[in-house]
Amino acid sequence: MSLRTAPSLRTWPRPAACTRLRPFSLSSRVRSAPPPDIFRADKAAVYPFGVPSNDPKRSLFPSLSLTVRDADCWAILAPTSSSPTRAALVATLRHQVRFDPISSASHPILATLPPVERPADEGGPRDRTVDDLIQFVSFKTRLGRGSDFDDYTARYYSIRDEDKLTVRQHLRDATGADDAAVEDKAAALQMETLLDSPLITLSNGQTRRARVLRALLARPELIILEEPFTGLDAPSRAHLATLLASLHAARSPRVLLVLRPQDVLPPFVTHLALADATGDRSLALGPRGEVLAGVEARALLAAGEREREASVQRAMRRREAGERAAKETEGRKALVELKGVNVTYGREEDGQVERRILRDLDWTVRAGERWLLAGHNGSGKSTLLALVLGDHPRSFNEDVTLFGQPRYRRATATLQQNIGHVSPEIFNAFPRKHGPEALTAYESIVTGFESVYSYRRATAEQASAIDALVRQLEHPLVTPEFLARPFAALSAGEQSLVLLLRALVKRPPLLVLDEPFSGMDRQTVDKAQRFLDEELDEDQAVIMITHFEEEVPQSINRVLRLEEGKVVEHV
Ligand SMILES: Nc1ncnc2c1ncn2[C@@H]1O[C@H](COP(=O)(O)OP(=O)(O)OP(=O)(O)O)[C@@H](O)[C@H]1O
Repeated sequence: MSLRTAPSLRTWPRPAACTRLRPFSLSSRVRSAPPPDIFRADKAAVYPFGVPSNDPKRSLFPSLSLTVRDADCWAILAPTSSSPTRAALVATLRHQVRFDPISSASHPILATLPPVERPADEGGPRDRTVDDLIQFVSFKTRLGRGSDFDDYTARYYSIRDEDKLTVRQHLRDATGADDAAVEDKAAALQMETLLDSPLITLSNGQTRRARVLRALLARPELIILEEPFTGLDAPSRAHLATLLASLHAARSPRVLLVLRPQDVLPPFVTHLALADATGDRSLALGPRGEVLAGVEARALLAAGEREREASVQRAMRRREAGERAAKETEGRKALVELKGVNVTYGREEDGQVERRILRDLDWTVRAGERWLLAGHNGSGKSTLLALVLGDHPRSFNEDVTLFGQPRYRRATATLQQNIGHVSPEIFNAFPRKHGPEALTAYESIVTGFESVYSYRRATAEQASAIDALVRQLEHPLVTPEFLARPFAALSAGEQSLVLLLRALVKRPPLLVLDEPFSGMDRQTVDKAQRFLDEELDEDQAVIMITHFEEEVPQSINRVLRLEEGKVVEHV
């Protein structure tokens, strides 16, 4: 069925049925010269670099046969984001492994590509490498940042000279693309109006789109996108899926997706690699229909489907529950009070474009309330949270009251004592040092007591708070060995979990959870949701942002929805 969408036919005069032929079919070669394969492995033993071939137990795949043909759009699907098999397959496709024998795997398309032009003083033209061929956009990819802590609140202040780098300039510097190419690709990703914004002002969803844009501008033959739909709102997800379908159709570039089971499988995916969650590197590979007919795939996708359906019901129930919940918390202490708040950037009188980010916003959050802060990418949610967190200069105005006092009367440190916070910005900014200065998972959680980003020795009381938290979480992953691992060595989902524990550990009156489950596997999301539903104190309030309805815990029963900075739903 998916072959109908195989759009290669426009560029390559090849019958659709060819995509079903075995890769080495002689008859297909004789009939016409098919476009070269992107990747081909024939009974290849795949090893990490440095592991000798006489140690097959340590191989990534003992005998891998896989062909990614020109027309194929593969999706790699694993039950968990941290599946080592999933990571091993991506590394294999990127040739970041050793093949035995060397000739058992190759990227045949490489031999057909023209060399990369370079001036004579840089060595003249050079052959293309796999790195030229494939761009990998990981959820972990950071835009132009180092391994130290970044001040993610900088975007809210008047932008410093060193932070004035615009999206356009960044893209040009990083990829060597000219303005026309930048504008063309930006338009495809609906980012043209953001090109002249400083890079640091982009919202989270906008940043993720910018990563895809940067990878496209490097003009690869294949783009591998890891969990590309995470952090995008539903319309942006649909738009991205359509865009990827047309990019793949035009081979400009071809697309390979790495998806979570809860993601919707786009119709243009023709082939699936179903990886296991454990380390035993079992893979089901083949055309989409065949793999989906298998028991494992059906179970995996059915669970995702059930989850999505249940979440629609939950959203409806939440609307009904909202009014009741508001009555229950009516007389309780107000933790956050915003009255007629506006946030505007750029002043017309200074010749700048004026952008209103929040408009006449009223909102009160009381002790024990559980809020979903909803809205499309760029609608102003993080800006609103920055007011609540006291991170935004506008929070010092009279119209913002936090924990019973105007923000300007509260020291930032006292404010932070009352708030546990996770966000994509913290995820990006959290230090990931290696070597002796590296924080372990445990030490990263300890930093939550003082809301800092550097090592603090845990007091006895803090150590027992962490023990209690880990016990209550009831997650088999979180063992003493796990807690002793360096934060930087954990998978994206594991890092998200550690940062969530960091936010929870001091049991603050207010939890601000901005996309807290990003990158987490289903089991971890379940454990975290159960914790939020059952283990919080009655008086702890929650404000949560997520673009995935199925990630909203059941106990969330209030909704504030923004559209272009205005409140459009308040229940
Ligand atoms: N300093 C700034 N100058 C100009 N525009 C800004 C600045 N900071 C943020 N913006 C813009 O404000 C808008 C709202 O950003 P915000 O991060 O609040 O969105 P969001 O709703 O949290 O989006 P997402 O779901 O993608 O995280 C975005 O269009 C962003 O580009």
